[in-house]
Amino acid sequence: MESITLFFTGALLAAGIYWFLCVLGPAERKGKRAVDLSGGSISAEKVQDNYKQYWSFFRRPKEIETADKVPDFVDTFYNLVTDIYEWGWGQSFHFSPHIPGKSHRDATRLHEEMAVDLIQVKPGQKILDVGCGVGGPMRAIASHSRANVVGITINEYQVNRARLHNKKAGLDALCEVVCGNFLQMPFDDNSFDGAYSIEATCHAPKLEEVYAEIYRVLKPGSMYVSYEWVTTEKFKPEDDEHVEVIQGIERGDALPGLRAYVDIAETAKKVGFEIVKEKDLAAPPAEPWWSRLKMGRLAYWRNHVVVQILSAVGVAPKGTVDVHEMLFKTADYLTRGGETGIFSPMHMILCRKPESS
Ligand SMILES: C=C(CC[C@@H](C)[C@H]1CC[C@H]2C3=CC[C@H]4[C@H](C)[C@@H](O)CC[C@]4(C)[C@H]3CC[C@]12C)C(C)C
Ligand SMILES: C[S@@+](CC[C@H](N)C(=O)[O-])C[C@H]1O[C@@H](n2cnc3c(N)ncnc32)[C@H](O)[C@@H]1O
Repeated sequence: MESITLFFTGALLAAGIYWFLCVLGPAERKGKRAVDLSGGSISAEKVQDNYKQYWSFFRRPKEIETADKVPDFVDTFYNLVTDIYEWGWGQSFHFSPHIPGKSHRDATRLHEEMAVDLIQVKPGQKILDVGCGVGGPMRAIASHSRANVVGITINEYQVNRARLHNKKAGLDALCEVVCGNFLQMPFDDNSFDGAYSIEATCHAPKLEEVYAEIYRVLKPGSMYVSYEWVTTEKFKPEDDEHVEVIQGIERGDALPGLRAYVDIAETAKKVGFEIVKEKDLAAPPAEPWWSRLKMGRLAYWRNHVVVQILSAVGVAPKGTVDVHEMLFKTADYLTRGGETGIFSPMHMILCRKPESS
């Protein structure tokens, strides 16, 4: 009798764990598995130290004095978060407006396809993805446009992940990934037929420097589109709550200070671009981009428990719990930024390098 009870208790426990980890579901299907969470290119025993260094550098983003150190800390940030992002969000590291009746995956893809439609490239032309992550947008854009896409990211771990995904998707003939700094790109002048950046140039300490680099590598007459992270006209620097939310977003997303929406076109013009179009894609009637963050509350809690267990048994590196906790808080600041309307992650700017340049 006792052994039967033991058997059923064991079976019930196993079913419970299975349900918790598998049926309750990964936040994003087909993402990375929890048991594969790593510190990117950082060895497991150094993850916690690197997290502490990252945190002390970005704790007061407005006070960052050594702008030249920013790319290194951004690189550290992506070593720490890339697996968690892939696990909990998917291969596209950006937001998109919610589209009623469509899945997150479809809304994400449409947001990406819009970028390449805007720059009007033809099949076979060569375009640049500035800050490509693990290449979610790159693959959607290459399939949609049949253009050749070259992506650049500062993070070597992402380069390897992106190349692996490109191969698996059968898109490695169209998609190439380069490890490098977008402030000094290893590309010739006038060598691209178009360029885009999706929620990436916000990491540049000076927007002017990255825009000038993009301008340099574009062929005259070709176009560049960017989805920028900005504070909107609703942001009031004298409001303590606004400041708290914006600082929370900056420090949890490795940003050396968010820019105001008015600075974007000004900077683009300053480096020589003509402005073709500018629009906040988050503004109504667009549906909330932050609803995906809110809907994930149960999944966050489940992920938190999973990360704690995996860290305690030594499967995930020590420090993963801290990084996950930081992201958990960041999700809340981002949601508050969206709900109050003081922040947008998709201020779109479409520019052209003049034909005469
Ligand atoms: C453009 C950038 C990244 C934007 C987003 C892709 C990410 C911003 C915050 C991230 C997340 C927050 C909460 C995490 C959650 C606690 C975890 O369980 C699963 C992953 C998260 C949902 C994670 C996913 C990616 C984000 C939404 C910045 C960096 C410029
Ligand atoms: C939030 S992710 C967005 C990635 C991708 N655009 C997407 O939407 O999936 C920001 C990307 O910018 C890259 N990045 C940040 N600073 C960089 C720099 N100085 N040089 C090159 N890439 C950089 C990061 O490595 C990361 O890949």
